[in-house]
Parts: sequence; structure tokens; C-alpha cells
Amino acid sequence: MTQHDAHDRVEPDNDTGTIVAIRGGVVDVRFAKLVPAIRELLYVGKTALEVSGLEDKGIVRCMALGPVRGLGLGMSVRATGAPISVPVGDAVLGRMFNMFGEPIDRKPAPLTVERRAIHQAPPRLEDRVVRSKVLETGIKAIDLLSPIERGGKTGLFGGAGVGKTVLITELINNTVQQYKGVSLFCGIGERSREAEELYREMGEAGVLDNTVMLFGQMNEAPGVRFLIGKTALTMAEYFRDEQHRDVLLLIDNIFRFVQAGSEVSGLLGRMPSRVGYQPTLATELAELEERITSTRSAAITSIQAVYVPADDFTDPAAAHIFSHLSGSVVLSRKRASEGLYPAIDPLASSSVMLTPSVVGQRHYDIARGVRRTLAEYEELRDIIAMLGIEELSAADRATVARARRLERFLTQPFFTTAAFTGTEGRRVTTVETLEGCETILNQTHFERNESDYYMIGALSDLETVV
Ligand SMILES: Nc1ncnc2c1ncn2[C@@H]1O[C@H](COP(=O)(O)OP(=O)(O)OP(=O)(O)O)[C@@H](O)[C@H]1O
Repeated sequence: MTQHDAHDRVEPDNDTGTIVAIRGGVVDVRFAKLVPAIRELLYVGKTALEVSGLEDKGIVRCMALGPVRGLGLGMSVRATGAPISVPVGDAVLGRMFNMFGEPIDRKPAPLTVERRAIHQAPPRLEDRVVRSKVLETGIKAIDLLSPIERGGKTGLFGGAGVGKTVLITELINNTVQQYKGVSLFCGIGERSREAEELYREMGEAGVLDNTVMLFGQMNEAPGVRFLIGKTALTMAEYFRDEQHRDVLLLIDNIFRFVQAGSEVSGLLGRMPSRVGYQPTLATELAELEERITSTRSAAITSIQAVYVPADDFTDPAAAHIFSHLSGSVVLSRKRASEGLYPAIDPLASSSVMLTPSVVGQRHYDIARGVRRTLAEYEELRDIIAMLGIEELSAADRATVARARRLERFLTQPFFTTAAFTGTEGRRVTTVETLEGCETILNQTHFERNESDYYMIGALSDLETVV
């Protein structure tokens, strides 16, 4: 819905309603004359409301998009005649915004003439395209096992504190500088401290000029966290459709969008369905995810961190998000607890890009070889724990030696963690990663200790280890 009958209004009083009920973040407003449309933006003083349902007798049910403290029955509400719209185009580059498209970087609002409503339909199916190209990240485990699709959607899945934010920040660091198009970072429902740090870091890295940052963090109203993704998409779509520029869209954390939807749904009095989620989960998610797509005009490549509640990958929110993605990088608590960072689970991570026709036969074979070796090692672990490594055959012992070196070789020092790990970050090309893994896979005897392979970049770094 973008058009509205605002023009029909003649008398200012037609635009004014009265609050008749307030329950938490839900406000009911009665309009005597013209009733606002669904998704219209209303104001009570400075507090914004969005119409989410039409009741009878001229009453609209609204979601508050700001603090409801201070609101009271009988207060007058002003209709704006339009949905929320945000600035788009070059004027937003290098800036940081909230869900309303208002600057939060202490600089004046961009001088832009163009604004767009945040609710838009996804491109038609026949206009969507798949390109099957890989975006190199310089992170060994990702480029090898779960190559990121240019123009596709990749999820970074993990429970609390396993390194999602660190990984997404590293991806920004490694890809934004090389990326020719525009980068958009959208923070949903995470800590606001992280937002400020990121803004500062990007400024220091000198990549702000082609970047837009948007935040609806955990301290904000559920309606804001629910809509911030749409603000980001609206800006991204403008670059894609009007300027034909490729967009890199990073979202931290898409689960918080689902969670905000569930809070809103609860406030609106809808019955929850499976495991307490909103009955509308699938539709809400599809409305957002289907807009994140590549068209003939240009590509949107998206990387989305996905919080997995209680490490349960069968959680309906995680499962629904998964169904929209072309690749998934799964972070494992076990690996994190062993200090094997990034804690990427090589067996659970996958990507549609990992086929011989896209990455080439050699890459495909090496990735399979690594997976097979690590899977065999997993099976041997129990025997080792019970009987000791001496009981294994020579061939199995060689597998264990290879697997443990591969595991360590797939760890990597990050630029973004250098300050607290004391190790300078390393970017590794896919060519180097493949060479390293191939060498380890083909070896039966190792002169170097497995610990030498830990937190290095390319295998050639071993020459500098004494
Ligand atoms: N690549 C890494 N190298 C070294 N340490 C790491 C790495 N990744 C994560 N850590 C450690 O794990 C901690 C948690 O990481 P992070 O904040 O990224 O987790 P998260 O999954 O985003 O957590 P949350 O769900 O709480 O947002 C970091 O503060 C750091 O100590």
C-alpha cells in the first residue's frame, strides 16, 4: 500500500482521532470521520503509531513506535495520510539512520528530495535472477566449505556467544573494501554499544562513504525492531532498481526481526502457534526475505546473522529463516569451547555454490575430502576416548593426524579481534586455502606439531613458525 486517499481530506479535523484504549505498545484510536488505512503513520505528540488493524466503529488498532509512557486516554492523534517513508539515494551514503530514516550520527538530516514508503512488494518472480558467482571473503572455512553466493542470501547460524557478531564484523572488514557496490548494515535488536563501535570502526577503516548503517536496537519498541529491516530494504532497493548498483546487505540479527514480530503479535492479542511464535511468522518473514533478491537490474547479496535459541536448530524461527537461504554457515558451541575460532562447523555448513559447475572440480573434491576426513575423525573419537589412540590402525592414525591439522588450519586470526587476541588478522585467498587443505589431505606423515597449524593464514605461514 503506497497510495492513500489523503487528498480527499479537506478539513483538518478529519485527520484527528482520539485514543480510546492503551495496552502496552498497542493503542486503539477512534476517528470520527475518515478512518486511516492499514500501515498509515499517525502521531500522538511526538510518538509515532502505525495502523495495524481496522476495528469497527471507526477504531484503528495501532502499534506504538516509541515509548507509550505519557500517553493517555482521550489524547488527540494526528493522521499523516501516508505510510512511513524514508530518504533514499546518494544522500544516505555515509550516514547512520534509525527506522524512520532520521539521522542518528549527530549530523543534519540529508538534503534529499526523494523518499520512499517502507512497505513495498517484492520483485515479480520472472524478474528475479540467479547468477551463481562466488563472493570471496578471505575466511578459509567459509570460502572452502560454504562459499557465499553473490546475489544470494547466506545465514550465519549460532547460539548465544559463539561468535556471530565477530564473524559478521570480520566479513564487513574483508568484503566492504573490495565490494564495488553499496554496503548496507542493518542492526536489529542487538546491543546499541555494538552499533556505535561498528560505526567508529568503519569510519576508521575509511569505508563509510559507500556504506549506510541502520539501527533498531534491543532498547527500542518492538514495532521499531520489526520495521527496521524494511527501512534497510527500501534503501537497498533504490540502489538496485534506480541506480543499478549492486548492494551488500548485512543483517545482525534476523532472528530479532522474528522475535519483534512475535512481541507485536502478542501485544495485538493474537494467539501464538508453535513454540510460542506468532501464527504469521512464515508470512512476515517471507515479506521481508522475498524483497532481498537480485534482479536483472543489479544484485543484492545478503549475509544474515541468525541467533539460534538454546542452540536448538529445529527451532521454528531458525528453520523458517533457513528455508530462504542459499548458504548457511553454522557456528558450533563445541568448537568455540575448544578455541577453534571461527567456530564454523565444517559438517553442518553448506552452500548451493559448492558444486563442481560453480567452484570447479578441484575445489569441490578438496571440500569433500576435508569433510570426509573430519567426519571419520568424529567417528574415531569415541574409540580414542575408550581405548586410546594406540589401538587404531596406522591408516586411522593418519586420518586423525590429518583431521586435527585440518581443524587447526581452518582456524584464522581475525582483524576485528586483533586487539584482544594479540594476533594480527589474516586474509587468505581461496587459492591458498585450497592449496593448504590439499597438502594436508595428501600427507601421511607430518613433521610439524598440530599446534603449529593453529591461527595461521596460508600454509606458507608455517615457514615462519619456528
Ligand atoms: N574469531 C574469534 N576469535 C577469537 N575470539 C572470538 C572469535 N569469535 C568469537 N570470539 C569470542 O566469543 C565472544 C562472543 O562473540 P560474539 O559477540 O560474536 O557472539 P554472538 O554469537 O554474536 O553472541 P550473542 O548471541 O550474545 O550476540 C567474543 O567476545 C570473543 O571473546
